[in-house]
Amino acid sequence: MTVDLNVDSLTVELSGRAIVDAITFDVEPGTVVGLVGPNGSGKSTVLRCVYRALRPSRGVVRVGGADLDALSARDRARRIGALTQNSTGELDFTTEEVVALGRSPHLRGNAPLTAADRALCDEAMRQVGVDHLRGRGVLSLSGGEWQRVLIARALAQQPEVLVLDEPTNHLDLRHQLDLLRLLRSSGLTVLVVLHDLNLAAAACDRLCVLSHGELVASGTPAEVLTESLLSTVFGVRAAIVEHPVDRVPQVLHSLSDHPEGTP
Ligand SMILES: Nc1ncnc2c1ncn2[C@@H]1O[C@H](COP(=O)(O)OP(=O)(O)OP(=O)(O)O)[C@@H](O)[C@H]1O
Repeated sequence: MTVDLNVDSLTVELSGRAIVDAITFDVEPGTVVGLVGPNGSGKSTVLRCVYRALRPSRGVVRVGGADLDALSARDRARRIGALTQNSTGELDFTTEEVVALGRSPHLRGNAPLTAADRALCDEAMRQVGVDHLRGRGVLSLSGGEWQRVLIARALAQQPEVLVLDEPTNHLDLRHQLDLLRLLRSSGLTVLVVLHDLNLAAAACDRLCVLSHGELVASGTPAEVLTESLLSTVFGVRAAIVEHPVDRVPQVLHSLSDHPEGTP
């Protein structure tokens, strides 16, 4: 089932300071929304409220119209899949065992995986290209391989909403593109934090831009990614060009000093 995600007036106060301030946005069913913004702007904090590692000080998050606070922890785990930053594998499970953990919210008690559960895990491992690692202990995986195992676990969970915090970290270029293509074609409702604005523009239907805990722009990549926004929000001067094939905006950076008045 495809559902929407609604973030409504979300505020998180820590130590008397609003690090996320009255943020409201929607992710339409089956679309990909990118959360972008400078370091410390509040992106991970918003995601943590969506996968409920954190309860907001004020505001509501709804999945398919249901307030997260009204759902049981098990229901939330069934409906929302999360790929967080810095998830480390502490136990030497195999790849296959880690991916199988994605089915836990759907199992009763200690019931074993069914053939259908195993088929979903196999499909998830195949989709992210880690099926050849199924018997490997995860402590021996490279950073990119481990990241893909975590993505397979989130897909095996079959959530309605998938939230991902910088999922392209550790991935080489081909795997970054493969992952973003997979998110786009998954049919899931996706909220993803990305630092690479060019990948964000290519992969996301809409972008939400955070700055100092506030939502300062939202819309299609073409509406949002302007030279003026890059200057005011990110403090960089860069030119925006249209991708010749995909027609999405792309940011051209330069390391040289620009004369006043040029982007
Ligand atoms: N527990 C906490 N106590 C105090 N401040 C915190 C706490 N957690 C986060 N912050 C602050 O809140 C702000 C937002 O943090 P957050 O991790 O959401 O930013 P971000 O946009 O994801 O950053 P980055 O791009 O660097 O990952 C930062 O200034 C951070 O230092």
